[in-house]
Amino acid sequence: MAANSSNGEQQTTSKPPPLPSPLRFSKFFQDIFADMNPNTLVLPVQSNMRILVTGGAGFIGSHLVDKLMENEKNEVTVVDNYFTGSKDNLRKWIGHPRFELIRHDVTEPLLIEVDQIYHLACPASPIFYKYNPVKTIKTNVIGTLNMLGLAKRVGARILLTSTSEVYGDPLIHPQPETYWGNVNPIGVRSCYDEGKRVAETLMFDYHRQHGIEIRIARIFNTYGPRMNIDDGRVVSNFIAQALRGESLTVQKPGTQTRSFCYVSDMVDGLIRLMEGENTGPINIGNPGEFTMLELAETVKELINPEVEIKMVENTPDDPRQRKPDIAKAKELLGWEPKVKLREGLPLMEEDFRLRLGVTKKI
Ligand SMILES: O=c1ccn([C@@H]2O[C@H](COP(=O)(O)OP(=O)(O)O[C@H]3OC[C@@H](O)[C@H](O)[C@H]3O)[C@@H](O)[C@H]2O)c(=O)[nH]1
Repeated sequence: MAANSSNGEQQTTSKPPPLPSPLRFSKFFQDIFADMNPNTLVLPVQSNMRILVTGGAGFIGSHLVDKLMENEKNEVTVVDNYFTGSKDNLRKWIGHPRFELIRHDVTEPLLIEVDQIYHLACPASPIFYKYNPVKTIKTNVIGTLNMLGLAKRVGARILLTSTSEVYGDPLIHPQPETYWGNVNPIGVRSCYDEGKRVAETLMFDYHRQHGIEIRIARIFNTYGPRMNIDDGRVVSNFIAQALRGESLTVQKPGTQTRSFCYVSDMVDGLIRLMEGENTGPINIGNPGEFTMLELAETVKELINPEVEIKMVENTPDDPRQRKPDIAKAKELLGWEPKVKLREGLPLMEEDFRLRLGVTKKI
């Protein structure tokens, strides 16, 4: 069901979640059994929830898999092409009877029987998504089309991890979901932000045209253990630099702001959105806002007070401010972040120390 509110925002409430009945068949099997004699005995398929996570070997994806695997009713399949993800992030699940890992690129079609799809696959660090922009836009457009095609075929519910980058360089602050954004359609970031915008459009078109159950999360900057050390994003850069005793590289002017969400809060928000009744889009992020200079000062104070802060050139189209309005997530999902930046940074530091082999000073 879709309706337009007075301000033009899509107010969409979707169908209730599927019953966890062992006798529930996916649409694929319903089609196959449509011509069958109604007296034929059909054995139940299974009662478990079969969940596909695309990009499940990545930073957020692997934390999501950890959480989903805690529930013994869940069978989790991960597909990943390992461009930025790594098998290492999932090593504790490899060989587990409820877990499967497939090397697969979502720009190619996939046929698999699942009940839910968490569609995360896409490089998220600006350095990596700008490295091969044509591939990035293919991943967002063709990858999302493929996953929607799969959702349609098997009757699965699909959640897209969209991004705060759909707001571009925002002129409204903080950003509510009703804001349509200020995006440069031909800039170096557009493969990602316009790619995600088209992905959102595809989600709603499949929902309106084919009745697919959709969920859209707009993810704001997220940090935590397992981020690639050479990921290029600001929190991982500053922590790695502080641990190596290198200067912290603040890109000019340093007054630009971001709001950082710890990964466990992010995963909690994504699962609540998937399990809830609202299509979104819903912002998932921590509204605590910091300038990049403030972030550098905090990392310096917490991790290595001896390092210097160095101003370096910025990249084109860097958004000057970003902060989520999370009223909708609070109201509709009962969600808000719990971990403050000063609590999350030491948890990430611990993981980076282990991986970099830098022992803690006594
Ligand atoms: O070493 C660095 C790296 C980055 N920065 C600055 O830190 C800010 C944040 O940059 P990041 O590269 O971490 O991330 P961005 O906010 O640009 O993009 C992110 O936005 C939200 C998510 O969807 C994605 O993870 C990513 O696209 C920028 O203003 C950048 O100029 C530094 O000051 N120093």
